Amino acid sequence: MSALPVDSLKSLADLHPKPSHLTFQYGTAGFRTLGSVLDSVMFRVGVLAGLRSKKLDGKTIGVMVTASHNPEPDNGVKLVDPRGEMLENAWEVHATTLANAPTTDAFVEALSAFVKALKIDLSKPARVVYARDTRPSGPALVSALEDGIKAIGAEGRDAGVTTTPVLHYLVRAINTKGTPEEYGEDSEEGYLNKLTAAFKKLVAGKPASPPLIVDCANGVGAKIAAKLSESLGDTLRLIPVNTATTTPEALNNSCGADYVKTSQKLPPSLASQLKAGQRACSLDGDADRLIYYYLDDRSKFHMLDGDKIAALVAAFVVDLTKAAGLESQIKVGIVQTAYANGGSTKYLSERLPVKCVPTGVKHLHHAAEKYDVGVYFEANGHGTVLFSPESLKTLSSHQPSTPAQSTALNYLVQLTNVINQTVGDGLSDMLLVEVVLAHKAYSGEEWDSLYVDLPNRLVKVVVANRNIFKTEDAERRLVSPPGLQTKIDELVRRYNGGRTFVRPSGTEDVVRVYAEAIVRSQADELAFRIAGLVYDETGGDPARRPVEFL
Ligand SMILES: CC(=O)N[C@H]1[C@@H](OP(=O)(O)O)O[C@H](CO)[C@@H](O)[C@@H]1O
Ligand SMILES: [Mg+2]
Repeated sequence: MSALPVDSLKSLADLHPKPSHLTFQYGTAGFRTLGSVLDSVMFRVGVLAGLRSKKLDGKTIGVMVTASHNPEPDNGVKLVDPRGEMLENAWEVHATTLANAPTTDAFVEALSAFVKALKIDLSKPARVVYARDTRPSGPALVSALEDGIKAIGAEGRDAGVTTTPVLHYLVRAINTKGTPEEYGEDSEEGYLNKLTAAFKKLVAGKPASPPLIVDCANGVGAKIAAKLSESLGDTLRLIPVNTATTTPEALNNSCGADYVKTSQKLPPSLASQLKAGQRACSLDGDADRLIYYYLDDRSKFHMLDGDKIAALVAAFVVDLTKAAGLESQIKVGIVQTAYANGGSTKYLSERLPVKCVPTGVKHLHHAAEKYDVGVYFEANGHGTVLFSPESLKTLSSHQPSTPAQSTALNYLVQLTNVINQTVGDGLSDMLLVEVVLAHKAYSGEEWDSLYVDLPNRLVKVVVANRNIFKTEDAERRLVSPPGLQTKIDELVRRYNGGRTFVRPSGTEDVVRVYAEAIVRSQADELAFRIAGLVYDETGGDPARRPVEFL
């Protein structure tokens, strides 16, 4: 076991001092806050990524610098494990501890203790691949990250400006290179070629879909959508819009998947372009979310969110397993969170097993791995479909007994290629949706009519301390502050079809309130009443009480 390179660590760490007044936390989406205060965090994450790689025998670890759908001044960083999945839970705590060591000396001391406790063999090689989105704070933060990677003696590979899902793909592709599980060529181009080739096979012989408007949130998705559009050619005509990646403050501003989902509105920039009946979709700032929508004949806006995508895709996979004669061997299951619309949960659970897990992709991903085919989507449009290793084996060894079975089997195999198996990808999900719509010959309206969404409302409550909020039952009930859940239960009972829950956000300093009911006005009223209750019960200042709270 060699020792920590203390001198190089200290001299480089001194260039990235921790701001004394801040505490950082590795939350649902890694570290995320104002880009201007993240320098020390980036350096330390670089060191930690190197150590994680050493711990895993030199396997490549990914680091993504992004704040996704958040405003442009925000930034963040998250680590990606060797199979392209989110960082293992236990290390989130280590990341938080190391990020908060107050001085260089304290940091190096914490590092030594950590290396000892985890028995990390420092003589092992270390490799890190990293990328960033288009935020202006990105380049400086990446340079701090590179110092960290250098300080621990790891080998760094800069994947440049790309989307979060591309980075996840790269990590798995690099780590499986030359093995029987090879995931694909380890480049952005390799990924896009893989998606395009599978998509072309899946839609061969189907009538071409109408051109699709893709709102890129003025983020990094614009870059990848342009490349994808080129490689798709006429197979699917994409019209990327909101592609102003260098315009100050444009990122996620009145556009993108989060804007559409939260405001339940068309991005104003699309108003003059979108025709009645035409489909469009929105990505978020790092292109791992996708929301579809269309305007009906009366120009009314209809949203097709993550729940609708899950319903569409799950039914398609089930149909194909039946047609391939694999229905008894490959069972499809769904994973949702409490934010899934009650309409979708009812529709899906009448047909398939449905599990509810806490918010955050890692929870959904892990639960989905337990099914033969696990379809997971957050209502906000982040999700994917996972095929278990056994299902993949079944697909490659199954002997179809009719030409129809053979066709269905081939479709299933190509689905595993068009779907990103490491993490949700807005663009790969978009191709998946287009495949299903082409096969079913569905318009947006027909897809929308699978089930009816219950009116719902999401409200943020700024509280003095969101850490006092503790939940149970997949975040559907509060256990703390004591007594609050009972009051919520009393209120919700008065609303027809009412459902509500309160949980602390993992990415913002707020508490979120979700409510739904049979009627729109009741869903709104319930949400604002609960928001008022939470505010008052947890010491909110009456003088600053938001006017909409009831
Ligand atoms: C209601 C909602 O959309 N919450 C989002 C949001 O988490 P919060 O913990 O609610 O802040 O960001 C997460 C990371 O992107 C995402 O996984 C999650 O779905
Ligand atoms: Mg995102």
